[in-house]
Amino acid sequence: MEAGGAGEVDHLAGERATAQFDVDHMKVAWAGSRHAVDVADRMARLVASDPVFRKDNRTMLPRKELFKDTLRKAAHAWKRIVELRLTEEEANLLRLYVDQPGYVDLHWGMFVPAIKGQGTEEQQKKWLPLAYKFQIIGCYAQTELGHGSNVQGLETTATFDPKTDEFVMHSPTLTSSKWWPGGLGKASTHAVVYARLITEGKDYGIHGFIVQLRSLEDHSPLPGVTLGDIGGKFGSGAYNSMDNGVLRFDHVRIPRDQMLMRLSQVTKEGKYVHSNVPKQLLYGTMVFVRQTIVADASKALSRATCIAVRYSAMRKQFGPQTGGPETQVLNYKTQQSRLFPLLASAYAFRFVGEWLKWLYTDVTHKLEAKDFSTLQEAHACTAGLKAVTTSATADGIEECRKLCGGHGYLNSSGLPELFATYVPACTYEGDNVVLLLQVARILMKTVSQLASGKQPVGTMAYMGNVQYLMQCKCGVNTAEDWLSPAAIREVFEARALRMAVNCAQNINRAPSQEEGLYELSPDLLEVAVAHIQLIIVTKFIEKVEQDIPGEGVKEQLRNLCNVYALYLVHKHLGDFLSTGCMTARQGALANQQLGKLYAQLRPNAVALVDAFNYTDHYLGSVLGRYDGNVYPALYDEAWKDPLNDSPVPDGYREHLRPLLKQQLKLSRL
Ligand SMILES: CCCCC/C=C/C(=O)SCCNC(=O)CCNC(=O)[C@H](O)C(C)(C)COP(=O)(O)OP(=O)(O)OC[C@H]1O[C@@H](n2cnc3c(N)ncnc32)[C@H](O)[C@@H]1OP(=O)(O)O
Ligand SMILES: Cc1cc2nc3c(=O)[nH]c(=O)nc-3n(C[C@H](O)[C@H](O)[C@H](O)COP(=O)(O)OP(=O)(O)OC[C@H]3O[C@@H](n4cnc5c(N)ncnc54)[C@H](O)[C@@H]3O)c2cc1C
Repeated sequence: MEAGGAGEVDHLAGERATAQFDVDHMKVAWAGSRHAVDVADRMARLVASDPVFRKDNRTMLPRKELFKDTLRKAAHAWKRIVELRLTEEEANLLRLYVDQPGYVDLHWGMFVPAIKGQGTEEQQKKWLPLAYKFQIIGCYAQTELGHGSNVQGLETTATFDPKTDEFVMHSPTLTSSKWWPGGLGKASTHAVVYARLITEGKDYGIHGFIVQLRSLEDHSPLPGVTLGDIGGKFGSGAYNSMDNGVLRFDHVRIPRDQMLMRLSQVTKEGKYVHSNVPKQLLYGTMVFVRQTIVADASKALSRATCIAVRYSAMRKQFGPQTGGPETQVLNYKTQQSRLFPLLASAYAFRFVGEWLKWLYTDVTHKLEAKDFSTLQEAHACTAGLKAVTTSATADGIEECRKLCGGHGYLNSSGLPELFATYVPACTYEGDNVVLLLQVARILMKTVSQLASGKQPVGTMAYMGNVQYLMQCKCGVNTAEDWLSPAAIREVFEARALRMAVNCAQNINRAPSQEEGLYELSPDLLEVAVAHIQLIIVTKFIEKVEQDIPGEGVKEQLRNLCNVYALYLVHKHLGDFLSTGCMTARQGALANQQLGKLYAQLRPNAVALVDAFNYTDHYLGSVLGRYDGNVYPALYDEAWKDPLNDSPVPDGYREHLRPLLKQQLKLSRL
């Protein structure tokens, strides 16, 4: 728990005293409202004080025990949710702070949303109450052994049999085996299965079906269903608590009304009827989850930076040549230039995630009113932001590990497990490269429509300003000029647009559009990244322009926003220079300003991570302890390793003793 209890010493008190802003108000800015801070605080403490939710031994558990521990925690969490009559908001937070990937994530995160989004009202009435009360457990079974990214390439079939009014679910090949779905391996009783719908001899492509997989009596697989876990995954603990599974069907029959029929239907005569809606609505659950993944990126990166900032503030190495106390590693400029952009990114991702949630809700309302005009914008923003934020977060967590030196490599630092748990986010819910190429294709289409005078809208509206942005010159003359939001915004817009136009021109020179898109795909990725970074920077600027209460809070957020933007300028200087958006001198001035911003951020660093309001339990790191009392904790933690159960290790008699005796004999010869 946080410091402040009787007898505790706050080793970071000096750091906290230098903060130039009101931390309590920053907590509100981070969480979104006072209410959000209070609920999160209550739920985090509830979890931290409950021994069942202990997780410090997790990386030492064998897989079977880890999985059982996950089942136990999930059941206990549900018991507490029911006993305490928690609201949906409270229950979600409680699960977040339990912090152990498990089948419940897919049950609530994908199974329920898939039924809500693709089921008819009648189907929702039938299935949702069962799911809400955990009378059934569901997962999302889309990916197969042979195809994940290419959803249209899935092979599982659902063939309609009008004689019995049933679909026959079948896995015709090895590669059609469902492979990866979380919760499928051991826990789920049901799944939303994506399969090719075949009726009247015609293949109508991929559709969703609710399929029961296991008996509700004894949990055994139903006849014709083969089920199992796909095996151990990267890292200790980490995502190994999840039963990612394999599933095969051997002509399994399900009633016709278990096809999710909101978007299209099959009549009992076997006639296929498609409602007058875009077929991409089938991908709605993925769009929903991608949006939540952006919010999760800020959580993961803020955890890692919290650990690295606190540890860097207490850790000392070397000192002045003249003697005197050693230097806190956080005072090294190199440490700051590696760490502070990550801290700024955590804040940037938090605010863009908040905006994306708003966009998603807005699009959902429009879809309900049969307005599909913003579907493309929702797809581009969720796909692109998911890709950029998860890649930056995974890289950022690994950088935080290195920033903690040798101790960062210990499991007790929390960073190896955080990385191993987080890194698949770059792959699941859409491989990041595949998703960025989707964004780039939309950008190319938008560029090609500019000539016809079609005005782009939403986050692509800036592209309509093509005449100006293609020739504008950056007006920065001094390092301070880089503190202007207008200057920052303009160079990011010009960079994104010029890269997109250049790429579109190169594609047009190719023998065909398809060949051009193929040949230039590495450039297309960079075009998409530039566009998405513009969105993140813009949303951060807009956030800072809002009314933000609390002494010094707005100033700190403005600093962080500038750090984020100028760090990107520095990192991608090649883009800005090659597109003529700025001169080399202006690039150097941006870097000069960045150095000044780091110096301003330094006295506030610890308080800025305190504002995340994470308990020591949630952080799960001896290095990131609130009180900064790291060394005794590291020392104590080492003795908990099973290898230290006895002073003489298992295996000594068989493998060490004979060796040592033999060497002794040889030396006597
Ligand atoms: C709780 C968290 C735990 C998470 C656990 C993990 C779960 C999972 O991983 S579930 C499985 C997730 N799988 C994926 O994400 C697969 C990724 N692949 C796809 O999303 C798609 O197959 C694709 C988008 C890469 C390609 O789809 P395809 O049907 O081949 O479409 P085209 O590229 O030909 O595009 C046609 C058209 O449709 C537009 N579009 C594509 N996706 C969407 C969408 N989601 N929403 C709206 N519109 C979409 C695309 O822009 C094209 O538009 P036009 O050019 O105007 O035709
Ligand atoms: C931890 C985890 C949990 C998961 N949970 C679920 C789940 O609950 N339900 C579910 O259905 N699925 C789940 N998945 C599957 C996941 O959605 C897929 O793995 C993901 O969509 C990527 O697809 P793939 O594995 O087919 O990769 P591939 O597409 O085979 O990717 C391999 C390589 O090919 C590249 N590539 C592919 N296509 C292109 C292209 N068009 N252009 C350029 N490069 C390309 C990729 O960038 C990548 O480098 C999970 C996966 C993981 C790792």
